Order: sequence, then C-alpha cells, then structure tokens
Amino acid sequence: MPADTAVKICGLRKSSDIDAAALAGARYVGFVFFPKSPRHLEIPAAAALSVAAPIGLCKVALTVNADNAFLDTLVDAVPLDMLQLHGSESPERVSEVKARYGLPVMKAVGVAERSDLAQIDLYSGVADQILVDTKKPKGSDLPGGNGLTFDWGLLSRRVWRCPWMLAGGLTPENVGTAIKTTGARQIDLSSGVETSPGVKDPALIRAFIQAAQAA
Ligand SMILES: O=C(O)c1ccccc1N[C@@H]1O[C@H](COP(=O)(O)O)[C@@H](O)[C@H]1O
Repeated sequence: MPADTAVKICGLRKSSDIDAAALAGARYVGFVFFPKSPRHLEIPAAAALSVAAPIGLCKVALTVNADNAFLDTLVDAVPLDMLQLHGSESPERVSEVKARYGLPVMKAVGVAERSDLAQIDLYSGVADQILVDTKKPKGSDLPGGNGLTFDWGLLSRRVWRCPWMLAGGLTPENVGTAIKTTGARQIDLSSGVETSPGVKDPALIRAFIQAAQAA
C-alpha cells in the first residue's frame, strides 16, 4: 500500500479500539447509527467516543436513510468530520445533506455485478467520496457490514471521477489482493477485524493495517 493510502476502521464502539486503530495508522474511524447493526451506537455514547478520539483521526458517522431530525441531533451532539450515507439516499438527498450540515459526504454504492457500476457515476460529483461496498444480499437486515466480498475485477482499470474507498469483506488475508486488483488507495472494513459481530480485536486491526501496508 503506498504511504498515502488511507484505512477506515468502521463500527468502533470502545475508546481502546479507537486508540488501537489510530496507533496502527488508521486514517478514519466510523461510528454506526443503525439499530439493526451489532455495531450500533446511541448518540451520547458516540459523543463520548468522538470527544476522546486522538486528534487527526477523521471521525465518520454512518447512517442509513436518516431523516433531518436524526441528523440534526447527531451533528449537534457528536464532533464529526464526515457523514457516510449507506442507504438508498438519492443524489438530491446527498446534495441536501451536504448543504445542510456543511460536512463532506461519502455515499455508499452496493456492487454485485457490472450493471451496478452505473451508480458510481450517478453519485460522482455529488458526493465528496464514493464507498464501493458489496451489495446488500437478499434477506440480510444490513446494507453493509456483512463481511462479504464482490468481484474486485469489476473495478480494475476503472477511470474514477472522484475519490473512493473499497469495502466489503476485507480481511488481513485478502486486503493485499484487493488493493492489487482494484488499485484502491482507500480501504474500509468492519467485520474483518472482529472476533464476533460488533467486537473489534486490536491485534486484528494491527494485522490488517500491516497487511495493507505490505501490499
Ligand atoms: O457495519 C455495519 O454494521 C453496517 C451497518 C449498516 C450499513 C453499513 C455497515 N457497515 C459498512 O459496511 C462496510 C463493509 O463491512 P464489512 O467489512 O464487509 O463487514 C463497513 O466498512 C461499513 O462502512
């Protein structure tokens, strides 16, 4: 991984895990606000984590089709650097969120097959970044965080029109191949550094970032 490639560890719930991520070299940390997720945080808990996070980490709030009432409360209470919209928010909604909160917005796009790539173009130039994740599998309650990969070859030799991150089932074992196949310079993951759903492992966080740096 080139030195300027960034890693985002998502779904952090403990201050010690945030410190471990920062020490290992993570650039972003993500807080999940989605009650069906094992990584869900209530706003006061997220506020405490965010205030205690090391300076310089980009603190990202992940929401799924959140309305303005929720986002107003969230942005008022939690010091944040970026909003991640991980639902079916339209390009118009992404623009509205950007304007209303004055924070950079990362829009997640789910990919399972080549035809899904059109969604990337739809949001390029609207969102500040695109997060390319595995498409939500039928029957899953979670639009992300399922630990499932997609065909990375779909992204190889792609010409990008805005910054992007790769996500979906990344682990210390497969991140090197993912980077080499896609050319990703930003990487996002959640379940690949957990011992059980929602429980991060500092040793796995370190192993992941080391593996990414060795790619
Ligand atoms: O992590 C979650 O629980 C989650 C819930 C709802 C939407 C998105 C979620 N996570 C995002 O999905 C990516 C990929 O996760 P994984 O590495 O495959 O487990 C994760 O990094 C989050 O951005």
